[in-house]
Amino acid sequence: MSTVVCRDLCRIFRQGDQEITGLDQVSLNIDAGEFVCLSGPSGSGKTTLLNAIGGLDTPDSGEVSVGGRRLDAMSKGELADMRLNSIGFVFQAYNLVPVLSARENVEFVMEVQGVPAQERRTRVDAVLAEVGLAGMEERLPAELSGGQQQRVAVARAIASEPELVLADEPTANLDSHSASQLMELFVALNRDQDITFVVSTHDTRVMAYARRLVKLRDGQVVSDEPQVD
Ligand SMILES: Nc1ncnc2c1ncn2[C@@H]1O[C@H](COP(=O)(O)OP(=O)(O)OP(=O)(O)O)[C@@H](O)[C@H]1O
Repeated sequence: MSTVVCRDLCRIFRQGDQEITGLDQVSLNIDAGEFVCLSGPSGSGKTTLLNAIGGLDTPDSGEVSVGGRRLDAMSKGELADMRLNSIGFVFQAYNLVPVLSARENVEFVMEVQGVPAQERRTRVDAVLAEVGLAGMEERLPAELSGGQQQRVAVARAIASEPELVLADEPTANLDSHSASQLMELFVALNRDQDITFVVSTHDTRVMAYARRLVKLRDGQVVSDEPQVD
């Protein structure tokens, strides 16, 4: 079954009397367990598409379903609930709370999700260990490297055991070694936990990790190809 179904998505941004195409008739099905890379030049619509799939933005027309549920049929509360529990977001800027430790940054999200305190503590430690940050739980974001901060962001994204992770240029601020490590972590999570990944990038080294490459240009899908090893 397709985890993500996008049908005929259109999104126009209006700035004064100018109309800017964000998405132009985008249709895309992504099956559970896929690892998809969205590529394309700056302004081609990658972020707009990820935002539409994650319910962070509403297209002008077309439909998006995640896990068999149409986003436009959901109430605000249902949408917020889905974003909190079923989708993990990883952004280019790690978006960590600077005054909270790595542990607290992850635990904070679990608290919002209503996970009981005892379970939170056990799961936070497990998930931080899983992303390779055992022993760094008490550090503040400023005391971690960019790659390590992004790993905290990944830990936060997977703490709720989402079925889908949407990552928008997650390696943009990382050196190439940290970028490869992050992609290897994504591949392992995709393989071992069956989390579906949709990752946008400009970086050809990142694209090499995808099993399917979707190219966008001017808000349209211009190619959609499986990647062979
Ligand atoms: N809030 C907005 N207001 C006006 N125009 C916007 C807005 N968001 C996106 N756009 C425009 O929509 C188009 C697609 O933008 P989008 O951010 O999706 O591209 P992208 O492929 O993610 O680019 P990049 O690789 O630079 O992040 C661009 O022309 C952009 O300028």
